[in-house]
Amino acid sequence: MSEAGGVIRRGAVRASLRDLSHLLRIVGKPRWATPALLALGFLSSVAETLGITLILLFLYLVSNRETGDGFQGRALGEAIASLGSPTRLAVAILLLILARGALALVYSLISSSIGERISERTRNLVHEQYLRVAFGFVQQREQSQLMEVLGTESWLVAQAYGAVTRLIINSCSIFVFAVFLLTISWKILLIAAVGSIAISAILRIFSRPARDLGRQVKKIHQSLGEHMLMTLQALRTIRAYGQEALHQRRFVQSSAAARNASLSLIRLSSWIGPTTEIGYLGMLGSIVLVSGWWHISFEVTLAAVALLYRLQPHTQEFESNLLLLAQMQPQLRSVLEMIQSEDKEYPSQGIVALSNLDASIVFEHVSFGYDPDALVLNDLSFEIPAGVTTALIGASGAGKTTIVNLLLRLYEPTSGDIKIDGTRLEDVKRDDWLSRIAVTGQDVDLVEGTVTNNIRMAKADATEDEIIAAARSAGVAEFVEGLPERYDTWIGQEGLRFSGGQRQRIGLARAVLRDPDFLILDEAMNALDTALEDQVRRAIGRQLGNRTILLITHRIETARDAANVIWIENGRVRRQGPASLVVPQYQQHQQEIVSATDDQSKGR
Ligand SMILES: Nc1ncnc2c1ncn2[C@@H]1O[C@H](COP(=O)(O)OP(=O)(O)OP(=O)(O)O)[C@@H](O)[C@H]1O
Repeated sequence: MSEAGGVIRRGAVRASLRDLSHLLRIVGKPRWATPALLALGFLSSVAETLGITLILLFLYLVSNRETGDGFQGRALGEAIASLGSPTRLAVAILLLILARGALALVYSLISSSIGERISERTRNLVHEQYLRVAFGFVQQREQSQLMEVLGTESWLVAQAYGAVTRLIINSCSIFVFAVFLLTISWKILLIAAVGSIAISAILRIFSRPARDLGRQVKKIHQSLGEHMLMTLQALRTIRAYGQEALHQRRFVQSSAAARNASLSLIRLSSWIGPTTEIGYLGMLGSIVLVSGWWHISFEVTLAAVALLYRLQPHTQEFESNLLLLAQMQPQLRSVLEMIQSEDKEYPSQGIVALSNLDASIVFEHVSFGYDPDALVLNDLSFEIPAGVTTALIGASGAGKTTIVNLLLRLYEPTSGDIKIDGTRLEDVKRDDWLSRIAVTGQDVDLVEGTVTNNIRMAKADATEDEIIAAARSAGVAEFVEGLPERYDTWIGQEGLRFSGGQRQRIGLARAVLRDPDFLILDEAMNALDTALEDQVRRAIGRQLGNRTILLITHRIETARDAANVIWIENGRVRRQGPASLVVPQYQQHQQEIVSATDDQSKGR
């Protein structure tokens, strides 16, 4: 059983080391960092071992004892002869203690600065990945998972690096102590080696479930994160449906699971201290016992026991770091999977500059599916002429927003091409294209911040005056300028203090501020009453009237003013042409559906 446990933990530690070294290659760290830390750690353990030896010398000297005939004994004798007096020896001991303290200080300063740098770089890279990687990759993952990797797990990389350097330093210390022990007595070294292997084997039994526990903790933390996100994002719905008690019960369960998992981890590592101490006690007892049988002198036994006593914290730390690495393996893997780029797709940045949208946006046999096996858009071909309004109509789920997603380059078509003034969209410089677009929709994504911050998302360097002008065009001024803090009023992600129509107007203000060539209004005014919609539409028309507008609407009356109408059905173009032709056909189709539904319900 202990062998199996050992294999499991060693496997986890090896996997952790592999993932960590891959991560550090991506994250980067100063070249000198590891050698410097190792040198400091090594020097510190040499200083410590020398210090202990000198203390023994000191004891010999003040008690006028013989140092013995062995190698160590002769070396001690020579050292006593060269240092001469107990005072000099005491000064040397003091200097060594100071040197060890200074080395420890420099080590901790350097390692914390490198650790912080690794943490910073890792979270920056994870954050950048979320922004750069193909949108679908992020969309497929749960928000709680993304939060956990960015908010918690990215910090663990530095912790793992710290554990590895400590592990190597512990190994150096164990080596230095072992060499000193060898010079004192190879027999005692043999007993110490057998004892250490036995202690390590016992610890492996205890730490067997380390990686599984680490995995469990990761899952539990993610589930707790899901509950936290849900509480913050769905507060209104939870309260509206009176689900507070149920939600609290689930949170409490999840929170208790997190407590238990953390406790299990702590329990696992808390075995290390007492087990090593008891093991060492047994080992020291055996050494004292055996030294009588093997005729090892009292002085040598005392020196060996003193060295082993000081070695014990290093062995304990070595085991703790091994355990920590085994536990962290699932988290390190998850950060690595997030930041490595070889296995991911990124939107092309394009090479063709675009200064204006002059002629048209053309879809040529475009097909697309969020899941490649289930097409949502199927062989779509249509044209959005520049400088006029094109309405995109169709039943719910027909694929209208998906068309917008392709235009925003959130996804790439599975087949076919989207052409901008004759150039394939993926060849057009992504920044040029996006800087010419503004989009606003039924669910306006408001962010934590003031009204000004929210509108400014469309143009980071906009002046206050520009923001106020855009807000007035979109009808935002009407409800914001009466508030005590006006444009500095704080709005949260959900924008709960504003009505749906007010939120939509903030979205429209963003679009106006952007001053785009191509404006996409995706059900952008469906929460406004008709009079207000007319007023906002006229204001936007005055400012952006000659731009290319794609209007997505279920209010078919608003499509009548469009120059061009595209009717989408089940991901295909059913009709396209002038509004006077397509709108009546669409209305008739809708009426047929309503009649058929009525007939069905009467038949029932
Ligand atoms: N992120 C997504 N992942 C998987 N499937 C999606 C995703 N977004 C939309 N779909 C699916 O694609 C289809 C088209 O959805 P889309 O949002 O484009 O329709 P829509 O015409 O805009 O509908 P509505 O008028 O209701 O907004 C639907 O079947 C929908 O379930």
